[in-house]
Amino acid sequence: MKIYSDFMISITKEFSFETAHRISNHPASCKHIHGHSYRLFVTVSADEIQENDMIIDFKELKQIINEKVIKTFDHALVLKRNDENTKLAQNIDSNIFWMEFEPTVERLLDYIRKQIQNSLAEPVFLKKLKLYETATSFGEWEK
Ligand SMILES: Nc1nc2c(c(=O)[nH]1)N=C([C@H](O)[C@H](O)COP(=O)(O)OP(=O)(O)OP(=O)(O)O)CN2
Ligand SMILES: [Zn+2]
Repeated sequence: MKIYSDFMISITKEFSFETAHRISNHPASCKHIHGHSYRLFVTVSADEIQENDMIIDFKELKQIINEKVIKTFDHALVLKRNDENTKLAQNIDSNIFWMEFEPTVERLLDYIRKQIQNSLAEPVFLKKLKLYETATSFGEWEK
């Protein structure tokens, strides 16, 4: 049921995944393969509340994020597809997720944004993502 034209409600759910990566050619230690306990905050919004008095069930949101994001990244090694990493990967027995870009928090956010945006149906839309790479380093995307 639509209430007001300027009405907007947002809800946020937190997720986590354990992922290894390396930033090729990074001038410091980030060029070495290392891992992060990523924390992802997903905020969705809508201008309507549904018959069930929710904009989207947290359980449905969880299903989407698990399927579209967590399954891909959890316990994976994320690498940019380049010659150096292709050679490196020959000697690694791991679940490797290849990207066209370095797996920085900025690029991961952009990938995650696309994955989620394609999975939400109107009137619900992705409003904000906040991705912590470490306890003190995070990136944000917002519509
Ligand atoms: N703009 C970005 N800069 C860096 C990224 C990134 O994704 N975007 N990533 C890294 C590394 O992955 C690194 O693991 C995280 O960097 P940093 O916050 O420097 O991690 P530290 O644990 O070394 O930081 P402390 O301040 O000592 O806790 C690098 N840069
Ligand atoms: Zn890192």
